[in-house]
Amino acid sequence: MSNVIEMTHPLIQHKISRLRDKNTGTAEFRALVEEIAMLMGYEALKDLPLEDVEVETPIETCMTPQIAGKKFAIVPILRAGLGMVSGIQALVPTAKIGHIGLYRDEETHEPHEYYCKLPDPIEERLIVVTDPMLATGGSAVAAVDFIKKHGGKKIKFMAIIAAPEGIKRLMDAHPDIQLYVGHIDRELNKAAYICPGLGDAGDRIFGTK
Ligand SMILES: O=P(O)(O)OC[C@H]1O[C@H](OP(=O)(O)OP(=O)(O)O)[C@H](O)[C@@H]1O
Ligand SMILES: O=c1cc[nH]c(=O)[nH]1
Ligand SMILES: [Mg+2]
Repeated sequence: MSNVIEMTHPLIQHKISRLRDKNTGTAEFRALVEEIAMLMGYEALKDLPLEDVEVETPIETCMTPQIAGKKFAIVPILRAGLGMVSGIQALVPTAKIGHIGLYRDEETHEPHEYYCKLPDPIEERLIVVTDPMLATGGSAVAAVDFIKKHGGKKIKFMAIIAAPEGIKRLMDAHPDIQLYVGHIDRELNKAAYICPGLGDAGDRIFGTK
């Protein structure tokens, strides 16, 4: 699938291995998620729209490109997606941030929405949705459904670890988006956790378990 881009950079692979380790504590885990998001963001944002502006150098005036205003937004899926925002924001400090609150039902594994707020206007923006984990794909599909319903068109999804089942569900539902994944893992277990995975990303980022 050409719209699924798996990261191969050794820095990303190394940092994902540190994330997987159950002995990696909250502070290191959070820092790693931020660093991986920044490295993935460098790749995912390579077609960020530019506009020429006039700048006076110490030598002369010239036209030179800068990131176009009102053209980019980061939309984390709460909670775990929040951990990736600062890494991308470090690359584009002017980015507007939307939020989509979803949690997965422990029994059915289906997503439940509890909060949504997107930057306005949304139509012209490149939107990067962040969530470290793409498991069944239910949360990702619901988030992209929501963004499209509100007018979003140019959507990229960034996941640090993805299961094949989740990739299929997301790309079947939204073949027009681009999916950036840090690593594609083997499978889901009966509880719909990614194997080998890294456990519950939200709990590990926020220290809630
Ligand atoms: O692909 P899916 O099967 O939908 O699973 C992935 C979702 O599960 C996790 O969120 P969770 O429900 O644990 O919420 P949290 O981020 O608040 O911990 C994860 O961060 C994704 O949003
Ligand atoms: O393995 C998984 C699956 C869903 N959500 C997580 O945080 N981890
Ligand atoms: Mg969680």
